[in-house]
Amino acid sequence: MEPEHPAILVLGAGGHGKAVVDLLRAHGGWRLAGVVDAAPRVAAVLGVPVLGDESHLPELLRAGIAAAHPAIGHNGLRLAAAARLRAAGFALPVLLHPAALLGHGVALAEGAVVMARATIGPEARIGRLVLVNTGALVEHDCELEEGAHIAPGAVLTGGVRIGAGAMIGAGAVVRPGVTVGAGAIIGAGAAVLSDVPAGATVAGVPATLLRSESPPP
Ligand SMILES: CC(=O)SCCNC(=O)CCNC(=O)[C@H](O)C(C)(C)COP(=O)(O)OP(=O)(O)OC[C@H]1O[C@@H](n2cnc3c(N)ncnc32)[C@H](O)[C@@H]1OP(=O)(O)O
Repeated sequence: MEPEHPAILVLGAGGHGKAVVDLLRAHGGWRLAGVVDAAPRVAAVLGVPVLGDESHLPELLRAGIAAAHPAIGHNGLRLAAAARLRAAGFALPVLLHPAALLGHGVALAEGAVVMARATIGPEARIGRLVLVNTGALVEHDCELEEGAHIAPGAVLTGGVRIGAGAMIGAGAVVRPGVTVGAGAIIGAGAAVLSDVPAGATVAGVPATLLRSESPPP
């Protein structure tokens, strides 16, 4: 008889929730127990039932669902959702799409998620609750701090450092060795040639400052 796969719950029924359900379907090593949402508006996500709001978390844990994932694209909201799941008693496993590629010695911390076609080079360090989105390229020796998001198709070249909660927009390219500060936002398609201060928003080719303080989460 085949061993039963561990059950997992997805928190978030929005666009990123759909992408995470899709990852788990492709993965096949988890039993998708359902989706919960702070304010449910749909009955199912890709055929997986939405079980209700977060008031159901304790009973779902008691029913034997020990793992969960905060599937929320916004970095601050994802970290807050992860804290609620941890407080409720859920484990936050690393989620890897089967079509993601990982080099030797990649370190992935609790709750990190790597979507389809993303590639992570050798000895890169991926922090807690980091989202490496579809087709992103994170080269060797990069360091990504807690809760950062590397959007689809972005390229972090060798040894780039991304601070906590920073967002690297779709298709942006970051030059080797550059540091992007905590909470910074990099516009879609930007070419980042030099360090970006914490909290700044930059965009363009080459990237220039749009504003020094990102809006609060
Ligand atoms: C699966 C998924 O969907 S993951 C989601 C991934 N998300 C992304 O990649 C989005 C990244 N975000 C962006 O690129 C945004 O446009 C930001 C954060 C750079 C700026 O957003 P806002 O603060 O709302 O700026 P806003 O749209 O008002 O534009 C301000 C100015 O910057 C310009 N601008 C905005 N974005 C960019 C960009 N990516 N590159 C170049 N210029 C830009 C605008 O044209 C505008 O110029 P103007 O003042 O001369 O008219």
